[in-house]
Amino acid sequence: MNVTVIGTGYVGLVTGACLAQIGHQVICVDNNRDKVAALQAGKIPIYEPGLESIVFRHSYRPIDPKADHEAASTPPGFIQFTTDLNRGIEFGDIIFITVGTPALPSGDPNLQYVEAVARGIGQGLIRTQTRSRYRVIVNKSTVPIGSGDWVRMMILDGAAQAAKEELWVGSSVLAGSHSNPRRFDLQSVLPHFDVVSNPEFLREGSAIWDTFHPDRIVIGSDSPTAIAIMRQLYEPIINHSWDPEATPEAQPPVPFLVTDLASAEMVKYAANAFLATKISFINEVATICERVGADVTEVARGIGLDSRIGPKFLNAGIGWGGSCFPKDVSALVRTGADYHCATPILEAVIETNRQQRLRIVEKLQQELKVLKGKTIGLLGLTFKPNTDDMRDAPSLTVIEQLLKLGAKVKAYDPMIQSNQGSLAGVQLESDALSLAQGCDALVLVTEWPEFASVDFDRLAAGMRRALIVDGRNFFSPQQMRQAGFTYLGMGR
Ligand SMILES: NC(=O)C1=CN([C@@H]2O[C@H](COP(=O)(O)OP(=O)(O)OC[C@H]3O[C@@H](n4cnc5c(N)ncnc54)[C@H](O)[C@@H]3O)[C@@H](O)[C@H]2O)C=CC1
Ligand SMILES: O=C(O)[C@H]1O[C@H](OP(=O)(O)OP(=O)(O)OC[C@H]2O[C@@H](n3ccc(=O)[nH]c3=O)[C@H](O)[C@@H]2O)[C@H](O)[C@@H](O)[C@@H]1O
Repeated sequence: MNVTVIGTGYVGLVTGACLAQIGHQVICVDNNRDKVAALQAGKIPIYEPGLESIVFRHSYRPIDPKADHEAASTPPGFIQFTTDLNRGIEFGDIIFITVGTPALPSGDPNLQYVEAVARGIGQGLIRTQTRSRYRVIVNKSTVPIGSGDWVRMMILDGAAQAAKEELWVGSSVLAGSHSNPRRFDLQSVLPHFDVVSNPEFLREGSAIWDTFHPDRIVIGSDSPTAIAIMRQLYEPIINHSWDPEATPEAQPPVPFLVTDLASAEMVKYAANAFLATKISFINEVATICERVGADVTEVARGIGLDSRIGPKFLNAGIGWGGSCFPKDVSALVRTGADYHCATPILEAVIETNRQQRLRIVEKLQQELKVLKGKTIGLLGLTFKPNTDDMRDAPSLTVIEQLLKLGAKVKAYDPMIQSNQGSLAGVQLESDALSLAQGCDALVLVTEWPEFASVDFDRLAAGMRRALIVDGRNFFSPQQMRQAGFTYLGMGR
């Protein structure tokens, strides 16, 4: 199928690449020229394991007549990149919106990018020569409940504006209406389309796996035609037919859940809010564990074995961050407020998380007393391992607080090579051992696998004081103590 993906970030690029991998023809549109130029040159602007090889395999390359046909032919599914929105609109029977919806200071999501794209789609539907084709406009960006209808309205607005402009310049779009330029029938010039919601549940760092092995695919729509097209699009994933090694008996079909638009949008927010709640819950339990002498990792194992609770998302630590949990939980609180619903649980989830980040600094103060003039080394900066994403990373709160208290902050993260913006004032090191040199304490912020195989004896030996705060309960306390560290975990 011909698919256009507008917004080539973490979600858009992964979606486009995976759809190409299962045999669809994909055009990815982005208004960031540098990003598109890089992608056209085969450079992936983000770090996501497995993504580069899929994009490379399916990148559209013109057929070289001199090369042998087998090697030169484009694979059945392909992916192309462009800044030309109209080209994307002309191409796609299914058009995904995957632009960002970052939080505004109020906690509401910023919908300006979705609005710009929706209006652009409306204009493009008028301006491109494809007016008789039906389209499915798929909103994959996380947007507040009710946005599906609003997106439809923005598309119609964009279309109306373009139709008027076309009319004034006397384009063929409205040929025959020139005698009465103030009146025209938008429906007669606009192709039929439906807006569906298709929330995304991928996690950064395992985005490719998550896309091919989703727990469910959710489609919010009341259009049988659009639902059937979406089912066809995802069929290879639903039935695992993209994977030659999959045995249908071993893998039941992926649940394909059809809801109304508002419910699909709510599923996305409720899922993220629930996961964040689980983490804040275990972090609160962790604090109590510390006071009573229990070990939260054992407690999490004990409760996680109850199938009604489940073992996932019960890792206590420095708290949740990233581009989505913080903004999505806040957005749900804002929606509650807009509709006069109290949200005390969600507000407590946010507050617990805020305090959790600061508990790292409190632990340092407890051991080192005054932090002014002390050197603190951060192991890891990104909001989780296997990503380069620094959006709302817990490390940023810790850095801000340490700098405020007069500490010197050093850091090493395998993905972060240069100081930018919010990392001002942080000295970046090139590995864990050089980070530890002269530090009064180390803080494990991100559980990068490579930290498990560091030489802990050498790590401790290079420090002014061998203190480690393990913000992810990643290390074995015994092993760290054997290496000479004073070890502080989170709730153990
Ligand atoms: N990052 C994640 O793991 C997940 C994100 N989401 C949601 O998906 C949406 C996208 O998130 P990300 O991919 O992280 O965002 P991102 O910030 O990585 O990418 C957004 C892209 O859209 C482009 N863009 C902005 N305005 C545009 C326009 N007018 N025309 C064309 N391109 C435009 C930007 O240049 C950027 O490349 C958000 O609503 C987010 O909440 C949902 C699930 C997972
Ligand atoms: O909407 C989104 O963007 C995505 O948000 C999360 O995915 P992501 O933010 O990539 O990462 P997670 O693995 O969920 O981790 C989020 C944060 O929670 C923290 N976390 C996670 C699990 C846990 O047990 N403890 C814990 O502190 C992580 O360190 C990280 O800071 C959800 O898991 C995805 O389903 C969703 O699509």
